[in-house]
Amino acid sequence: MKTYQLRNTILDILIRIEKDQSFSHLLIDHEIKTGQLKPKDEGLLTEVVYGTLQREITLDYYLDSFMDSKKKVDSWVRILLRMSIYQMVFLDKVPDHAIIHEAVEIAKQRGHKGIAGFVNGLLRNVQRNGIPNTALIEDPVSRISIETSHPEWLVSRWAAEYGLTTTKAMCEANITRKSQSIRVQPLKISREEALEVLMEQGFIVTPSHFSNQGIIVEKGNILSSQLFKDGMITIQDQSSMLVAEMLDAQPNMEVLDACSAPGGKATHIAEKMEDKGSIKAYDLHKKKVKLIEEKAESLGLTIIDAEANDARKLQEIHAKESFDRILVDAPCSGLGVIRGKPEIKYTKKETDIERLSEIQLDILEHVAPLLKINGLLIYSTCTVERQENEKVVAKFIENHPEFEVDPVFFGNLPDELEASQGRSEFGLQLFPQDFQTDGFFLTRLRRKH
Ligand SMILES: C[S@@+](CC[C@H](N)C(=O)[O-])C[C@H]1O[C@@H](n2cnc3c(N)ncnc32)[C@H](O)[C@@H]1O
Repeated sequence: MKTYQLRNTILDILIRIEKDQSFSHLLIDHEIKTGQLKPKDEGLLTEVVYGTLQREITLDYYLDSFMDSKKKVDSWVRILLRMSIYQMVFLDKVPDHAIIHEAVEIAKQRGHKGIAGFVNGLLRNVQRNGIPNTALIEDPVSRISIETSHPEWLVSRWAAEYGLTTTKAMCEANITRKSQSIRVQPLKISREEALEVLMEQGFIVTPSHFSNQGIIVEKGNILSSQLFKDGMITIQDQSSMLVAEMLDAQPNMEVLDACSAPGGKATHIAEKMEDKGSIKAYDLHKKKVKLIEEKAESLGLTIIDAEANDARKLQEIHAKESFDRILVDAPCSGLGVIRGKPEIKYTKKETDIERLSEIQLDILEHVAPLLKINGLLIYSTCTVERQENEKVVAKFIENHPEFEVDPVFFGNLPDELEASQGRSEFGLQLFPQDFQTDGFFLTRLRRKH
């Protein structure tokens, strides 16, 4: 593909993300699967789409300093300028004059000569004068917001919850890349064998400390590996692997996964149970149930029975005290996975956090009676919001004295996590800056009586 076409494709993807609120990772995956890109172009496309999105607020700050504040530009022109400035400032693969030339060609083709002239003038100005110095922004919240491209409300909220230093570290981590992690299907291949095969094929891999099934992939596109195609491994963040590790589900147990799609954790639990026993897997959205079934099938697991249902209505079909283990991997704001899905930081609103925390508590309240005495329940989210994490757990325990945070839980955690800054009486918060994982919360509750 010609570089001009490639940049047009990148622009189309960024426009769709902004206009239709499409997910960046899905559009990129789709383009890679169908777009007949060379590996080099795949890399550039991924880098420019993610980079431009990740740094949108920073890029707009630069852009606005070169533009008359009254000047109105169409959103596609702004996106074209953002992606061009991103490449000029943050990448050194393509020379500035080539980036400007292609942006001008795209502007000419999509708009008219006048727009092309505007794009040319602005980008040449950036090239001549360099970008404004953000270190001069006095207010620390605004500075973090602009330098790391997080909305001010979010920086200010995190600063109040965790202090400026942790907030800055978290925001900075959110604009870096993290290594991918995978989980082996232990009924098909051991971790040692998988490590060996992958190393032979040129991947740079190391075992994870968080799960004896986990592998960190430092280099290589795992989607193209034969192990992945054969369902011997699956992609999963190390933080998510902690869930099945801590749930302690044994073969022949009855397990409920109340919010299950796309089935990453349900399949891990099935593996821990050696594919013996039963896992009832529910998700509110009918469309997503297929994803659970497909995931189980690709990994060759048979004990997962997936159905569409609202976790808050399961008492209508299951008797009280019917499960040994319950997982509530709750719907959440996703503010822990900004690194992989940068659009989340621009689309989530503060009111979403409040609304979601009510749903999370409601789900817990409704599934709690289904747990057997002495049974264990894991509550987890992929967010760093106390309101959705510790506060939900605190409220739940207050309403349900028959439950406690399992004291054994902390003792079972990997050493480095046990002593981490995110540990509290209500569970464990993982921050994206600490362990090369997503931001993630989990706790284990035990039903005492
Ligand atoms: C964090 S995701 C679960 C991820 C999944 N556990 C995994 O590991 O692959 C939360 C899921 O909850 C589902 N959900 C939202 N509200 C729900 C409800 N009231 N009952 C059941 N599922 C719900 C969403 O559709 C979403 O798929």
